Amino acid sequence: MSKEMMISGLEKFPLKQIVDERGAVFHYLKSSDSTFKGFGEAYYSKVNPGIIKGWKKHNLVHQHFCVPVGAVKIVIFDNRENSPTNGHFNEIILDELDNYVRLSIPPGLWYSFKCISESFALLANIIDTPHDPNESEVLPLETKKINYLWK
Ligand SMILES: Cc1cn([C@H]2C[C@H](O)[C@@H](COP(=O)(O)OP(=O)(O)O[C@H]3O[C@@H](C)C(=O)[C@@H](O)[C@H]3O)O2)c(=O)[nH]c1=O
Repeated sequence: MSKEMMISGLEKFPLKQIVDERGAVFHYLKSSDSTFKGFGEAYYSKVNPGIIKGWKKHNLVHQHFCVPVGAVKIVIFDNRENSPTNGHFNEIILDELDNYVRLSIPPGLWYSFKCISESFALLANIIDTPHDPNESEVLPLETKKINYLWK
């Protein structure tokens, strides 16, 4: 498994958390952000401890992930034909503490994600068009088409 530079078009942006004695404000996405492609829908994927979701690929939608609750390991695989990082994998931790970042994901990338926190994780997603089950594809985690074995 080749695991090196960031997959082409995939971007990670550290996010601010403004903490005080009452709690905190967690930044997430601004329409002025360079990778903002418009607003379609925001939702959460709740993942229970140890559960792995995916493989999933959105063919049209641009996604912005962050994990404000818990911790998630996400594996992204690029099998886009003309991509300079075709065949590459990225493994990225998203969480509410040390890795509170926004992951900007262009269409066409396969991914799966596992809750690695003791309690459930909320993976927040803002997409640029409303959810359309017909523009995405799924593959079972044990597919032979993606050479990655979740431990
Ligand atoms: C994403 C989404 C799902 N659903 C429905 C479809 C299905 O019946 C149920 C569960 O959907 P899923 O199994 O796809 O949910 P889940 O496995 O949590 O995955 C979700 O996580 C994020 C990160 C994605 O990648 C999304 O595409 C979505 O697949 O919720 C909606 O009604 N609206 C939505 O916006």
